[in-house]
Amino acid sequence: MKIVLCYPVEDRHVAQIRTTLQQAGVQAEVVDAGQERIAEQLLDADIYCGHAKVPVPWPEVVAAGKLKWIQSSAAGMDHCLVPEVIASSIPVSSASGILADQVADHTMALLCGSMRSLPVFFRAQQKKEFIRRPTRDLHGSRVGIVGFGGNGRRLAEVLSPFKTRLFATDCFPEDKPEYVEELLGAEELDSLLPRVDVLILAAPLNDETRGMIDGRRLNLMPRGSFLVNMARGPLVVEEDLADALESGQLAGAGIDVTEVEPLAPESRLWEQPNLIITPHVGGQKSSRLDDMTDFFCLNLDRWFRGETPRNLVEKKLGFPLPEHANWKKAP
Ligand SMILES: NC(=O)c1ccc[n+]([C@@H]2O[C@H](COP(=O)([O-])OP(=O)(O)OC[C@H]3O[C@@H](n4cnc5c(N)ncnc54)[C@H](O)[C@@H]3O)[C@@H](O)[C@H]2O)c1
Ligand SMILES: O=C(O)[C@H](O)CO
Repeated sequence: MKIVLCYPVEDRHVAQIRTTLQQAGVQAEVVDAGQERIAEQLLDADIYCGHAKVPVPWPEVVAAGKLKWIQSSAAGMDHCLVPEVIASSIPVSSASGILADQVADHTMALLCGSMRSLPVFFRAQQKKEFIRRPTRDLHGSRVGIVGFGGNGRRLAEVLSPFKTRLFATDCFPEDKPEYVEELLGAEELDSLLPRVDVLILAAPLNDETRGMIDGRRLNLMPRGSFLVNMARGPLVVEEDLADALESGQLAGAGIDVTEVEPLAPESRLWEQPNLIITPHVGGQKSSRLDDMTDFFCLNLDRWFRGETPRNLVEKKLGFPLPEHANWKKAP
């Protein structure tokens, strides 16, 4: 049995994984693979736990026929759900929920920052200008969250004391918390858009969501609305976002993710006065490695007891079904 790790683990994380294996009565080699050795290490691995940014040659790994389980250390699964992995019988589980507190913090920063016109004030500050500009209130506004999984749910919880009116869409609109006014089906997005002042994207990237926020949909929102994208850049058509900001259809926006990362120097988005761009850091947290290792150990334990890993991903959809989702603390 060989377990390959490719997220930035420290010795104590490897030791914790070895202890979990020992307790489960499993003899296994645990390899902390550097990115450059990943292909070579994975060809004869049984279990892989690794990060989104690691370039794994999935077709070769699947063809080698040895891998039995992929645990992603990212919530977004677009990095490993290539056709070969989807077609294979290898189960895949996500890290959804591990970073939900930090994603909620960062979303609040982008949301409050753009609604309170912070980019405009920062630019003025750099020029030592003391200017006043209109700002908008999060309190009392109507917020729509697209994607009500680990991140969307945590964000709704964080937003609830702000006395916003909260709405959400999801493919499985069930388990609505009482502080959410309506939880709608994913297909009801168009009917939600005219009813919200703020739209927050927290859905995975897949064939359904790629380009879902385009000019047509931005124009369904009330004039002067706000958009925050914490999910994946390609959910939004960036030229349409720039148009909406320039025309005033959107009064502001905050994006932690862009279609291509890093954002190209020639992108019109850099020039937008009330847009905050952060470099995909929403999920950064100091204890990420500890929490990820705890989660992997929990799942290893389940795996060796013959139980389904938490956050088991429905590969064709690219996210876990509610019955497997960690936010639901599935049995
Ligand atoms: N910016 C960051 O650093 C950061 C950090 C973590 C996650 N993410 C991104 O956020 C996404 C969501 O994370 P999560 O942990 O909540 O994932 P999750 O898998 O727990 O939840 C995703 C939810 O989106 C729903 N969904 C799927 N398609 C939808 C659609 N068309 N409309 C509405 N809802 C839809 C699913 O039903 C699911 O409940 C990830 O896929 C990832 O891409 C970004
Ligand atoms: O999906 C995630 O977990 C974040 O975007 C970090 O990769």
